[in-house]
Amino acid sequence: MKLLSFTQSTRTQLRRSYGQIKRNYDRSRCRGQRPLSSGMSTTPTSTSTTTERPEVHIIGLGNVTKLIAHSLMTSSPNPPNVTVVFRDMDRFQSFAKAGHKITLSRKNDVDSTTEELVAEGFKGASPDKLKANHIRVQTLIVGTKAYDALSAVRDIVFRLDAESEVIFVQNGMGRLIPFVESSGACLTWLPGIYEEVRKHLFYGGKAEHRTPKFYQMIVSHGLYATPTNPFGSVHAGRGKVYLGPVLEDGQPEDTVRTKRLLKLFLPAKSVLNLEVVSRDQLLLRQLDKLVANAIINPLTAIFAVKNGEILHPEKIPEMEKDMSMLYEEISAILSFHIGLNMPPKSNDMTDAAYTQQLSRYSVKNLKKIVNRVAEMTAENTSSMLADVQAGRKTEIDYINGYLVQLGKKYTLPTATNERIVRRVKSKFSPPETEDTPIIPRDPRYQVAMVLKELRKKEKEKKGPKK
Ligand SMILES: CC(C)(CO)[C@@H](O)C(=O)[O-]
Repeated sequence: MKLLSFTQSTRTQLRRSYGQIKRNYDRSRCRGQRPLSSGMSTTPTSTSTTTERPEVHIIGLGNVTKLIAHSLMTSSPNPPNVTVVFRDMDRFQSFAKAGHKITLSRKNDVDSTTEELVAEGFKGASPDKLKANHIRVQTLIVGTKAYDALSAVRDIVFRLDAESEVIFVQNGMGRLIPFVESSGACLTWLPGIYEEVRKHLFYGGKAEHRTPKFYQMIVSHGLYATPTNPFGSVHAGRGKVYLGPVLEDGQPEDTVRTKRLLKLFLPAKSVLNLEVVSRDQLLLRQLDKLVANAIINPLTAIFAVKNGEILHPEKIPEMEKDMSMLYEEISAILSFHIGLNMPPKSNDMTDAAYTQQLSRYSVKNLKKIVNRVAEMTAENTSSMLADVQAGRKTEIDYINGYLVQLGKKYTLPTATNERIVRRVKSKFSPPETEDTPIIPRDPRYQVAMVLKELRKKEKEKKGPKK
């Protein structure tokens, strides 16, 4: 009813703003439509007006997504349009100051800087900018911390549809939320981050038919942030990227979509060392990554050491003790898990290969997995240690916390992982609070922002109260 207090011109303006937002929103949701460039993005015109290039949006610009964006933009003469969506306006502005560019440094090589990327910022953006922020998203790469992934996708969900692809690149498996328990054993195979997103944003209700296709990337390249440039990363160790579909049991893979993604990443395939894998292979790779993260991250964070120290645990007896207890417990949990969930032995599989598959998470094999990653990233500060040092929330719930819940599900001992979770949390994490969404969620929210802006202008026009 407050609307009634607006002048006629404001009401007209408001109607126009809403009409424009709604029209753009509807149009941009048409299949295959290129985002509309209304001249309101912060993009240099050179990158925003190209018509034929595929569009990639990145939310959460960390070291991994910097590597991905850089590889996509520098590996082809006709690269995709890469847009970075910022939820933090300070970062959005400092990206503009940095020229909308990402720099990658490699040992024995000159630093390589991308052309300008497109940038979108939400919080505090002017109504004009907001109009540019609701264009359809074709391929979304979610590079936020695990605990932020749900709110990040939520904030952009109205720009996604059934023809979009969402690629998660987080560490960790997610939390085994009650939804998993009630939907059957098979779902424990799925990454929890995906489950959270699916459950909260698409499962049931009106959004079901708009569910995009989900993919996961497991990235093992050694990367760390350039100390002097927030939009630079050091590519310290060449690892691998596995890309695969996240599918529920019985859900067929959409091979056309996978091929489309492969085509998008093809020019960057060799620099990323990218391999496209099946759903089952992806799940195994995810567990391998989980193992590396469950040993390296908390121990480096607790004992404040670089990743390479994991190779010499004898130097810190307390760490050595924790490490060997973690290995035992994780091996028991994952061996049980894999025994229950592995597909039955196929006809073309030898007994030896099948036994090898079942013993994938023996303590001996776990050590191999962890040491390989520690060697490759020896000079790195793990992401958990970096979080702790910066006073940020860690991803411990999604890594060792996940293992605790998995162990509990199978009534296996989880005391060591529980202790490690407590230790990381109590020693370093700031008190945990609910994540507050900061981004407009749908056009109505944008209208609310426009409304606020117009009210402000109206007030200014009227001048101070006498
Ligand atoms: C593999 C890893 C531990 C390397 O530093 C990385 O995933 C991290 O830091 O979280």
